Amino acid sequence: MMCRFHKMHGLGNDFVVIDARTQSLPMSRAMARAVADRHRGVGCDQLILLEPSNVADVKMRIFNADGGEVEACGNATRCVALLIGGDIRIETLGGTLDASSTGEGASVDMGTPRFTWDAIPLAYPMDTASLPVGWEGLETPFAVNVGNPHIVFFVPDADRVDLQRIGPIIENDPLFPERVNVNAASIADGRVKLRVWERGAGLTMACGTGACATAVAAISRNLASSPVDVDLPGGSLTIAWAPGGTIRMSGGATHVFKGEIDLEALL
Ligand SMILES: N[C@@H](CCC[C@H](N)C(=O)O)C(=O)O
Repeated sequence: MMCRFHKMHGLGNDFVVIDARTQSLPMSRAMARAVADRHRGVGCDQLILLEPSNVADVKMRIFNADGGEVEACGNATRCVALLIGGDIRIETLGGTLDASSTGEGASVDMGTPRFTWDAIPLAYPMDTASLPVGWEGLETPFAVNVGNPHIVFFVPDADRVDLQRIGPIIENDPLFPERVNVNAASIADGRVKLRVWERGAGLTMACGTGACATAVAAISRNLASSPVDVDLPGGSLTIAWAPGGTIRMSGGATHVFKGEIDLEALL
């Protein structure tokens, strides 16, 4: 079956976006993994499937490169806002989000962060503002759900954390029944430097929900004030949040090219 797609990215976090609003497209885990494969497929961190929605302008389904369907993706939300244009409501598994495209990107209300242990979710009750756990010198992370689960470690220099090695160990720790996205952050001059090991995708050039989670954690611990700029390997996002409120994320989004793939031939 031939299928048109858009290749897009948000700060280098890249997506294959398939618009299935007018023609339904059953998506399996194996198919999503095959499209995302950088050698045998198109290649991306996440496959994004757009479908009709009963509650919003569009439904956005998100599949990690490992094929698993997940609840939220900040960078893809900005890309979809750019693709559709104007002010739109986007239904996701993690909530319905309001987004507006701007000249070179988009601004999105990512909703209210959740802090209770069972909302992260964790395997058992703990103080999520400072989890009494550690992995090889990475200690007392902040846990928050911003549509998807994150933990945030504040370290002297985020560049010195070997996320490629420790990221998958933490992601798959039994403490996190849904697995977890792992953020390593450092603060300098009021800005956040962030690197992210993404659940189901590995190290990416940027993670929008990671930036939201880290900004919430930094503001909650009085390490930064809102709005805060978050510098990721692929570029910067601005995150605004006040306790009790919703998170606003603003930043770039890019349409790279349009293409066509034979989905059946990939399997
Ligand atoms: N790249 C994303 C997050 C994608 C989903 C994440 N890997 C998960 O499994 O929750 C972003 O920009 O937020």
